[in-house]
Amino acid sequence: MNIRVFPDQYGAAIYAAATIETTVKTSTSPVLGLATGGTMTPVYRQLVEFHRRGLHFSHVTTINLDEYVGLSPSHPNSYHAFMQENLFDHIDVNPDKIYLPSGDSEDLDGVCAKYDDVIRTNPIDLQLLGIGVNGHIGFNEPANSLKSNTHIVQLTEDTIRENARFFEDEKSVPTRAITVGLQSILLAKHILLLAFGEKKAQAIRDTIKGDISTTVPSSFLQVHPNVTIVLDEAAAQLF
Ligand SMILES: O=P(O)(O)OC[C@H]1O[C@](O)(CO)[C@@H](O)[C@@H]1O
Repeated sequence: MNIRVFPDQYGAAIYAAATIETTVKTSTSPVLGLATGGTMTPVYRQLVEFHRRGLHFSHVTTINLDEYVGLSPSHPNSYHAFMQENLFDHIDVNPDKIYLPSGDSEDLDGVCAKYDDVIRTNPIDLQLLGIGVNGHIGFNEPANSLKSNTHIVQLTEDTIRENARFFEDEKSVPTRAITVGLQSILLAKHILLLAFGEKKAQAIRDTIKGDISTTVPSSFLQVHPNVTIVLDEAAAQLF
């Protein structure tokens, strides 16, 4: 693992955005695996700035990691809305090349199967990842066993509590999500995991130094040959 520690999240976000820029510039049809959550907002802000200075995205395919079950794309707390608001509305991405799982479908199993087809036919060059305080990546939550493909997951109390800050209250947070599986993440050619703040320090320590275990899904990143972990000093304090 290549570990980069920055004094604050802004320096880290610029580094992450520059890594994405390189992928976007050096391939004729790059595929980016994208993530949501508070960690990603400074990164996307920086990408929007790069676009303002001339970086183009019309040739880029994007595949997001996850979505809440039960939220329509227009729901303000959906990850569809997050991506529109923070990135897609501000860059020249081609709408036909954007993929996010539909959390409000009547046929969630069908959505999962189709999403795996999308990932199979568009191998991911660079996968962006945040991390939960419990070591989840995408919405692959700690459990006795993990799934390799896209699936529906019951969110843990930790995750619901953490993500309540984006909703009116804890009761409004959906209890289920649709997420790509561990295999889809680990098949990416390059993985860029970002974590900021003291709250993530233990999960980062477990990711880098702990045993590989389904109780810390991010620990599986240890088997990937090309992972970059980008941290601020607070998230890096325990390893
Ligand atoms: O960046 P945040 O808001 O701390 O979230 C971390 C992770 O948790 C999720 O928001 C899901 O709970 C992921 O999408 C993200 O990678």
